[in-house]
Amino acid sequence: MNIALIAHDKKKQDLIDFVTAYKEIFSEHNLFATGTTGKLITNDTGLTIERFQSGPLGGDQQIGARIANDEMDMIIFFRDPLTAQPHEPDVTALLRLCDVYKIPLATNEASAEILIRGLESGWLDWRTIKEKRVRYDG
Ligand SMILES: O=C(CO)COP(=O)(O)O
Repeated sequence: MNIALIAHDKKKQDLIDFVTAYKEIFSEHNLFATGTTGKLITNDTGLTIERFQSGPLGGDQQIGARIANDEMDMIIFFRDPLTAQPHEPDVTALLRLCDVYKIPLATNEASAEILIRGLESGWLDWRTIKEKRVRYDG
C-alpha cells in the first residue's frame, strides 16, 4: 500500500507519536509525506519516506496528483482545525480528491487509529470488498 502522511505544524508531534506507535505496520508499506512532516518522521523513526514539497509550497497538490494517478491507497492527514493555513485551497483540493477517487482518509488521530487497525486486519483492500458487496447485492 502507498500511504501518505501529512500533519500541520501543531499536529506534527501527534503524528510522529502515532507513526512511532505503529512503526511495525508502517514499515511494511511505501510511505510518502509532505516535506517537513516527512523529515521529522524519518528523523524520529528511521522509516524511509518519499518526501514531496512542503505543504505551503505545493506538497498537498503533489499528493493530490498521485491520487489522481491512482497511486495512493491511504491518506493520514493530522489537520489543525484551529489555525488558518495560507494554502487552505490546496488542503481542500486534496480532501476533495480523496472523495473523488474514494481513497481512505483520516484527518484526525481517532480516525487514523481505525484506519491503521483496518489496514493491519486486511480491511483496506476496499476495491475487492466493493466487488464482493456488488456480488452479494445481486
Ligand atoms: O502544510 C502541510 C499540509 O497542508 C504540511 O506540510 P509540511 O509537512 O511541509 O509541514
